Amino acid sequence: MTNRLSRSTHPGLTLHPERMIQFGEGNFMRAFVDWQLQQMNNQGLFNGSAVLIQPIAQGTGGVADLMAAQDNLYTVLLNGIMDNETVNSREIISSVSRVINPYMDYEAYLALAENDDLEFITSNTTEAGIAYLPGDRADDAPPKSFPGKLTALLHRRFELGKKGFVIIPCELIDRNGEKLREIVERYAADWNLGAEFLQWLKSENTFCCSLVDRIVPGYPRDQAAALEAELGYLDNVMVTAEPFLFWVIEGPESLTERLPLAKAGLNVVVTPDMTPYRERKVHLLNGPHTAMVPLGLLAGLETVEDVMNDGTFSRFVKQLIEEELIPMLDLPAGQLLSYADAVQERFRNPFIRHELTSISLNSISKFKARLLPVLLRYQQERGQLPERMTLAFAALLLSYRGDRIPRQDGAEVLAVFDQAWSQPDSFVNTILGDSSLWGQDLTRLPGLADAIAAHLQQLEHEDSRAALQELVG
Ligand SMILES: NC(=O)c1ccc[n+]([C@@H]2O[C@H](COP(=O)([O-])OP(=O)(O)OC[C@H]3O[C@@H](n4cnc5c(N)ncnc54)[C@H](O)[C@@H]3O)[C@@H](O)[C@H]2O)c1
Ligand SMILES: O=P(O)(O)OC[C@@H](O)[C@@H](O)[C@H](O)[C@H](O)CO
Repeated sequence: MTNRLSRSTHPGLTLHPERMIQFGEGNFMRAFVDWQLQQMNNQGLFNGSAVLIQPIAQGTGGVADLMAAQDNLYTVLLNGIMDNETVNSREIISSVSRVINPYMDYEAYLALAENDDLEFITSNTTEAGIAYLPGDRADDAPPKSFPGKLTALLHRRFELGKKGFVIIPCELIDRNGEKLREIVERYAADWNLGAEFLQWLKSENTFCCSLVDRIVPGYPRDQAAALEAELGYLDNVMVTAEPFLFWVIEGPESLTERLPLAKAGLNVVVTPDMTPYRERKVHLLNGPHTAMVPLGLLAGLETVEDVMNDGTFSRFVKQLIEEELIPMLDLPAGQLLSYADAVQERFRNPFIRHELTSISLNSISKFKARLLPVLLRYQQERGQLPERMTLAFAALLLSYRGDRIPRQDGAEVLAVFDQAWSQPDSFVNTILGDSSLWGQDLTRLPGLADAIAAHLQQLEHEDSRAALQELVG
């Protein structure tokens, strides 16, 4: 039996001081932000580690415990093709100091406010995480929401008279930094934390919007045994990712010095306006992902690669991108097409297994962020619905009945669906009319309820492949 990865199996690894607080201990953050800290540390440019905060009570299956059991070390495996070269690298990441579970040790969490070395805060709590929960209170230990927890920490920092933070959320929602700031300010007001704290929040803290891009399929379950033999140690939290990486941070120029990512050769842009980068990525990469998931799963496909190797499905993806998404984006079409071609190549990456079920987590908020804005714009500009996106929307609603494929979403969202599906005859109107899901009443969108009802009928009687074939030829 091989030994578990630890500082004893790998004694030479440097311990760096904690300079970043990171909300989210998931695969993505470990293969993206922490991997980048490692690259800066390798080159002597940062000398810092991240302390990770588990944002929800259940976490993702005890990552905090698994990390602690291997001294917070883990392996990142980069697999793919980059600049026409095949990359198959393995690196032990030592840029995570520890993982704090604030549900178990809230004082350790709040004590982070005392550390003057800490100057950055990052987060990825999925699109569902940057949310205002009215039930959160200042004296909850901890508040349930991520912004509530952050407000409590920032308030403790303010009370200690210390400097603020540069806060860079990575959630894939529009204007993530601004949304997070607004919610923190709302808690500050609701909890009567005082005008001086509000002033300190504004003047001492910088909330940056950011956009992340790297496909991170996560733990390589199907290759775990072979990798254990190859690596010579057991690693329960290793992560696979593609070599490609892109991070756009909307922030002050000075950030390039304080967080020298680009200096370390990483594909990171600090810019005063990230809008075009964001629209391109969220709609042309994440949008197709979210569209392919329910349709692919309903047809029995398992991975993004399966979808791209299937003639009907890959035509669907291409047509969705070229005929429904690209025409609605405000960037030069040529540039969008070449980005879209590169994305489809990345989707075909033969070296990684990107499970459709892993993309399906919180699919309702993903649909709202990634596809709905384009669907609305298409309807407004063309006076008709985009057919492929509408079919994918129907498949998503069907998949949330929970009987055909597993659903992964918040309890509140699932309860809304269970209630709506309990009355099948009124399901379409109830669900489309629920503004808590879509931010508006979608029954008002001409033709949508009828189109969804027709597709639901179709998907009940034939499989999603047949429905796609009718549409994409
Ligand atoms: N995996 C990728 O390829 C990839 C690429 C780019 C961006 N992302 C982003 O990363 C997020 C997480 O992906 P992952 O692959 O790390 O998944 P994961 O399951 O490994 O991690 C999910 C993380 O989100 C937290 N979380 C889940 N629901 C939450 C909620 N309601 N409130 C607060 N925190 C919550 C979990 O505690 C965990 O830290 C995605 O939603 C996406 O926005 C992922
Ligand atoms: O990570 P999620 O679960 O928000 O979304 C699934 C994918 O769309 C996403 O992970 C992409 O692979 C990623 O955004 C690429 O940068």
